[in-house]
Amino acid sequence: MKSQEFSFRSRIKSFRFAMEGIGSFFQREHNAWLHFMATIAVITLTALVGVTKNELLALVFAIGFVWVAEMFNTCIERVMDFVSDQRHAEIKFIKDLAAGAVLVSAVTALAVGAIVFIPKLF
Ligand SMILES: Nc1ncnc2c1ncn2[C@@H]1O[C@H](COP(=O)(O)OP(=O)(O)OP(=O)(O)O)[C@@H](O)[C@H]1O
Repeated sequence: MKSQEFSFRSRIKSFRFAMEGIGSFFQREHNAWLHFMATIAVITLTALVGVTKNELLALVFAIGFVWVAEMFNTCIERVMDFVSDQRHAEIKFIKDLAAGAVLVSAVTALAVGAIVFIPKLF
């Protein structure tokens, strides 16, 4: 692979493509809006009950973790649908594994939320 010289213009272009990717995620995936509403709910709760800096760090990472897992899951689903429209056991395995990763991230975020908020609410 040819190495390219660093250029701010191409970095800005890459950033714009990444933002377009996030925009498409919202346009095409209902799950994006569910995560958005969940994120707003957590931010609201955080503002209402108050959290320490470390708790905030844990919450920010938990939220980001779920977003990243969901976005990669969408990529994998789309690639698989693009590669073949036939049913195939290996495609099922790959899609289900990616969906499993989202579930792991969601359970992790739920655990972080419970650890932070339950003692403050009850
Ligand atoms: N081409 C395929 N070959 C084999 N199994 C598939 C294929 N496409 C999807 N599946 C499997 O069928 C089940 C449902 O698939 P589907 O894509 O509808 O999942 P979903 O979770 O409902 O997706 P979405 O989030 O897009 O609604 C899953 O277990 C998935 O792995």
